[in-house]
Amino acid sequence: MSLGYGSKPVVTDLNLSIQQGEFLVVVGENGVGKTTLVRALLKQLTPHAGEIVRDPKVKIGYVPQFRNLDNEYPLSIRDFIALNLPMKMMPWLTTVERQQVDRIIKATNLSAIADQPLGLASGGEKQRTYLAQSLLSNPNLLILDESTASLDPDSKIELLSLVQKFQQSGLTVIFVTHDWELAQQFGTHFLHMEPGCYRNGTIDQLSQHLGGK
Ligand SMILES: Nc1ncnc2c1ncn2[C@@H]1O[C@H](COP(=O)(O)OP(=O)(O)OP(=O)(O)O)[C@@H](O)[C@H]1O
Repeated sequence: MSLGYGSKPVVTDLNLSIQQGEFLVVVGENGVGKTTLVRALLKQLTPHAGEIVRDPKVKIGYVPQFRNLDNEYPLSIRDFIALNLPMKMMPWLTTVERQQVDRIIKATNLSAIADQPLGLASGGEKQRTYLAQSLLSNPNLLILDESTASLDPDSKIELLSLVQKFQQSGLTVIFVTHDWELAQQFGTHFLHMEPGCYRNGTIDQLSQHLGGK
C-alpha cells in the first residue's frame, strides 16, 4: 500500500498484517508517515496504491495526542465520556447507559474524580478520560497516536497498563510512539518506519533489529 497527499508520496509500498489481540507499536522519525498511516486506517485517506483490507467486524476506537483543554472546560469527566454514546432524542441517560459509563469509569481508574470538571484534571487523568470515552463504544481495535507524548513517566505507564489489560482480553492495539522503551515494554509486535523502508515483526525481533543497525 502507498499513501500520500495530492501528488506527494509519503508512505511507499508498505505491507503489514495485524492480527486480533496484537499490541502493535509504530515507531519512526518525525515526518516518516506514522500519522498518515493512522489516517488511512481511520479511512480519512484513500491509499494512492494498494488497499487496506479490514475484517468487516472491526470497530475502531481512537485516542489522539494530548489536547490541552482549557481549565474552564465545564463538562464533568463523566459527561465528557458519555458524549460517545449514540445520538438519541432524549437528553438524559437510560439506566443501562449509566451503568455502561460507570463500568468504563471504574475500568479506567476515574471513579474518584468522575464528577469533577475535566478542565481541572491532570494530564494523565485527561488522557484516561479520552481512553474511557473511546472505549465506551466497545471498539475491538484501539489506535493511540502519541497519546502518552506529554505525560510524566508514571502517567504513561498507568495509561498503557490500562490499555494492556484491555488488549489482554482481546482488544487489538496500535500505538504510535517515539518512545522505544515503552514500545518494548508494552508491545507484542512492532512496525519501524524509515523513509521507503518498513520493518515489522514480533517485539523480540525489535531489539535484534535495533542491534543490527
Ligand atoms: N494534510 C497534509 N497535506 C500535505 N502533507 C501532509 C499533510 N499531513 C502531513 N503531511 C506531510 O506528510 C509527511 C508525513 O507526516 P506524518 O504526520 O504522517 O508524519 P509522522 O511520522 O506522524 O510525524 P511526527 O512523528 O512528527 O508526528 C510529512 O512530510 C508531513 O508534512
